[in-house]
Amino acid sequence: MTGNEPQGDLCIRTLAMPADTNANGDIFGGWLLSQMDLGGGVFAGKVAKSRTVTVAIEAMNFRKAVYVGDLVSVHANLVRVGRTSITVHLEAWVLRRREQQSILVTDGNFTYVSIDEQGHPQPIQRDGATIST
Ligand SMILES: CCCCCCCCCCCCCCCC(=O)SCCNC(=O)CCNC(=O)[C@H](O)C(C)(C)COP(=O)(O)OP(=O)(O)OC[C@H]1O[C@@H](n2cnc3c(N)ncnc32)[C@H](O)[C@@H]1OP(=O)(O)O
Repeated sequence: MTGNEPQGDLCIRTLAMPADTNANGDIFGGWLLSQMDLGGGVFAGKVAKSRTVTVAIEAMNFRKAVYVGDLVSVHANLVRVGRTSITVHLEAWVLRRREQQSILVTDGNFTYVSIDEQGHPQPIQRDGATIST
């Protein structure tokens, strides 16, 4: 996936603000990770049509720094639908002020589990049919 421009569903877009910085004055990696998690959660919730929780984050890459004023967009591509879980490849891209080209800053695979009201895993339904692997 990681090409020259963003691909997949745009699931969140926000502006990096001074409150999101680390001790170096750049954007804190944890903030970026949380934006990706939120975006992936929205995407997984749409696929599962239920509440979901994050169970794992894998293959996370922090490729470039993010700066205050960068416009951050999180894009999602479906990797796998299991019995109760959904794995999503998430990429965060930024558009910097006075630049025309988006830059890939982070990417990783996030896995979400569809849960019921009690917080227990539940099978994912799609188009009325239970998805199985
Ligand atoms: C119309 C709709 C619009 C929607 C609009 C939505 C808007 C709203 C957006 C909100 C966006 C919030 C995004 C932030 C979301 C949090 O921040 S969630 C908070 C952080 N996460 C947690 O607190 C989860 C804590 N963990 C747990 O509760 C339990 O471990 C879980 C996740 C329920 C799983 O329970 P369990 O008994 O361990 O389940 P188990 O049967 O062993 O495994 C379940 C599945 O997970 C998989 N799994 C388990 N561990 C792993 C692992 N380490 N790696 C990979 N897969 C794993 C299993 O393989 C299995 O998959 P399937 O084969 O069934 O597909």
